Amino acid sequence: MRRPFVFINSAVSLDGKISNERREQVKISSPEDFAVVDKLRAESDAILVGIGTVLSDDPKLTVKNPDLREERVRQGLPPNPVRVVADSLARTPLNAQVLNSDARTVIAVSERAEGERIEKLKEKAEIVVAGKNRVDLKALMEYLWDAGIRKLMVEGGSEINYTFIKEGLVDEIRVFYSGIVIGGAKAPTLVSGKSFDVPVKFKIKSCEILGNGVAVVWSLR
Ligand SMILES: NC(=O)C1=CN([C@@H]2O[C@H](COP(=O)(O)OP(=O)(O)OC[C@H]3O[C@@H](n4cnc5c(N)ncnc54)[C@H](O)[C@@H]3O)[C@@H](O)[C@H]2O)C=CC1
Ligand SMILES: Nc1nc(O)c(N)c(N[C@@H]2O[C@H](COP(=O)(O)O)[C@@H](O)[C@H]2O)n1
Repeated sequence: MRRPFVFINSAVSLDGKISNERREQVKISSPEDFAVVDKLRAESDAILVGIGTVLSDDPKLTVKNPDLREERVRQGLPPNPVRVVADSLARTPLNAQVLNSDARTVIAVSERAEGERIEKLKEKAEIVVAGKNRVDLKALMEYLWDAGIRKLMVEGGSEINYTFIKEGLVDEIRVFYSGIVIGGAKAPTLVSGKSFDVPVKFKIKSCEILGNGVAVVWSLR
């Protein structure tokens, strides 16, 4: 199967959470980590999130440092990577920041998405139908490969992280472990879904202190 190099990037609290029980956006990364994340975005061809993250965080998914955007332009690239949302039912709000004009946006939907919703979203984004009930990530990876995407950064949330790992579509996971405790039995962790029968194994590729936390890059073992 032809697919981009895929890495998950996430910020995790000391107690293993990526958000709180209300699923609000929590600033977990240190300023030093945010700077690295921005660089990783700038070096990627596309950034993908699940619709849960769009509805919770309303992210822009853009490169924040103007120098990094200028560097991309010097390389003949658009200032920002392509934004991709896995959105089975085409629920992305029409005023979502991910649909603003800062970057190209691809919304991947399933066959269950309503035609009317798709038509409205088509005015602001490129729509890809992949999968019957849920977005078929393998089909989406092939679509992105054909669209020239060679490096894909997955920025959560926990459900989309789970499916990427389950389907064997992840090459690396970069986690920033931060010195904060969020608490909450129901707060999401890096990966949700059902437990794997056999745990998926990763090995440490690199490890770096970035302010009040540690960034570890894990590659598939
Ligand atoms: N700390 C961090 O680095 C990050 C934290 N977050 C947090 O994560 C939470 C959102 O995570 P989740 O609710 O798990 O939502 P999510 O962002 O993982 O989206 C899940 C949704 O995507 C859709 N989807 C379509 N195709 C799918 C497929 N093949 N597999 C899985 N899902 C598919 C489904 O509707 C599913 O409910 C928020 O609280 C957000 O703040 C999100 C990103 C990064
Ligand atoms: N790296 C990182 N650290 C945190 O502390 C975070 N909360 C997140 N969240 C991710 O970044 C998205 C927001 O992007 P914009 O700043 O709006 O461009 C958010 O939706 C999560 O995917 N990441």
